[in-house]
Order: sequence, then structure tokens, then C-alpha cells
Amino acid sequence: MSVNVIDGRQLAERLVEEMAEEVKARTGRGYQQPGLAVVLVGEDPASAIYVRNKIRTAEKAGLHSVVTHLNASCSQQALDKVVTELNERDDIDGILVQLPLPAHLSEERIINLVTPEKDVDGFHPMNVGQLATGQAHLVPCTPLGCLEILKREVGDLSGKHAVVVGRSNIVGKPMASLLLQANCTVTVVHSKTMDAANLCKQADILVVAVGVPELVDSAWVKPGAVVLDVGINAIEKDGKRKLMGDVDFADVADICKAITPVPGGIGPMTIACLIKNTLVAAKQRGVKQPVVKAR
Ligand SMILES: Nc1nc2c(c(=O)[nH]1)N[C@@H](CN(C=O)c1ccc(C(=O)N[C@@H](CCC(=O)O)C(=O)O)cc1)CN2
Repeated sequence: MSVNVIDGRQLAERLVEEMAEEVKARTGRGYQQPGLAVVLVGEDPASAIYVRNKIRTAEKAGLHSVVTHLNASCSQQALDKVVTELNERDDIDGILVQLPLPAHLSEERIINLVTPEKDVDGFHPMNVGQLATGQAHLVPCTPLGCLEILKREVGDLSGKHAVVVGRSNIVGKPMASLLLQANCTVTVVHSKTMDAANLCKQADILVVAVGVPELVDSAWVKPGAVVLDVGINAIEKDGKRKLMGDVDFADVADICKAITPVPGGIGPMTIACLIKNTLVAAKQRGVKQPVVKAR
């Protein structure tokens, strides 16, 4: 089978260009330039890369952005204060706090503190509930990126058997909700599932998000399936940082219809969908530019 390697970077670039046009048109109609605020706590090198890429992409799309970088030892109170102030700022439409947070800080508390209208990560319980009940506005960026890819690769998802490997709040659970809403038959496989490989082998669409390098090989994949690899596992090889997915790409690529690589697959789409969510939030808020009166 000739394999189709899905180019997430190219797709993300195209999406960002389309959004840049939309931002330009909206500001031309008198709306405020959309604003994104990113909060980074500590010095985790991977988080620093993701935040830098988010800001760079926001700028490409014509958004204005604010980064708040707090020390790894900052107090919960200090982090709460930053988020509360961003909630109140009229020029900010989207807020995200980069995860994971240092262990002494509560992720749950911060997720609950970001005002749902500006929650461009889609992690607030109100947005999670809206997704579960089919009323979603702001959907977690990684599953949203996966859905964009599937719409392009598969088209109508109705009746397809989708298997999601992993049940995290960031990817697995919202991915399952989105696929269900797209009329797929959805199976969620996790660490306690019996005979996971056999269930995966029945999937037309296989989304893997567990953080275990190369867990899934060709014995888990139905020939002709579409495989989305969400795992980004950094390993040290010969003193160099190497990224590996949750799927054994070399083994699976030969038998599937299409597959996302790591890097260059789902990661860039996650960032493009963050910009998409910021635009959704800005449209919902609908803040106009101040009118400057002539004297
Ligand atoms: N507040 C959030 N925190 C985290 C999220 C999230 O959606 N919101 N998801 C992940 C990390 N993440 C986004 O923040 C993310 C991970 C990876 C990429 C990406 O583009 N990866 C590149 C490789 C980059 C590298 O060199 O490491 C790729 O796959 O090509 C984007 C976003 C956890 N935290």
C-alpha cells in the first residue's frame, strides 16, 4: 500500500494563513485585534518551545499577544493573581496557562479560574460540559487539530469505527466526544483495557495519545486505517534530543492508508487550533475598537 504521510506543518500553515485573512477583515470592520495571553511557569525546556511557537504563530495570524513568565517557585496566589487580571483585561480574548505546572501548584484550580469565555484550551468544566452535550465553542486544541485532519483525509466520518488510545482530559476524552459527535462508533482503549491490540486492529480511524514511545506497531493496525499519532516523547540518543511518537512509524506506515509523523504531524495543528479558538473567543466577545471622536 502506498502510504500517505500527513503533513501537519503544511496544513497548519494553510490554516494560519486563512485565519490571518479573517483577522484582517474583522479589524477592517472595526473589531478589536484579537489578543492571546500565555502564562508560563518555570523553565521546562519543552514548554518554553511550545510557548515560543504559540506566540510566533499568533503573530503570523495578526493577533496581539502577551506572555507572562513566572518563576518555578512562584506561589499559587501569584499565579491566581496573573490569571484574574487577564480575565479582566478587555484587550485579551484568549488565555492559556501552559501545562504541566510545577508540582506545588494546582492545575485544577487554574483551569477553573480561567473565565470560560476566554478558555482557549477548552479545559474549563463549563467548556468540557458543552463539548459533551454537543454545544461546544471552545474545544481542546489537540483533538480539534486531529478532527481537522480527519475531515480532510476521510471526509464524512459517519459510521466509521474510531478507536482512541488514552483517556486524558487534554486529548483522549475530548477526542472521543468529537468523534462521537461526528457520528463515529467510538471505542476508548486505556491502560486497564483487555486485549487493546485486538480492539485497535478493528479501527478505521486510530488516534493514539498515551505517551509511550512506539507502543503501537503493525499488529495493532487494520490495513487501510488512518492513524493519528499524538505522542511526543523526547528521548536522548547519542547526546541528542530525539522525538518519537506513540506509533512505530516505520512498521505501521506500510499498511495504513494515512499516518501523521512525529514531529510535523499533530503538534503544529495543535498550535493552529489555538489560534482558531482565540478567533472563536474574540468573535463571541465581539469587542469593537474604541471610536476616536474628531474635535
Ligand atoms: N495549556 C496547555 N498545555 C499543554 C497542551 C495544551 O494543549 N495546552 N498540550 C501539550 C503541549 N503542546 C501544547 O501546549 C504542544 C506540544 C507539541 C507541539 C508541537 O508542535 N510539537 C512539534 C515538535 C516540537 C519540539 O521540538 O518539541 C511537532 O510535533 O512537530 C505543540 C504543542 C502539553 N501542554
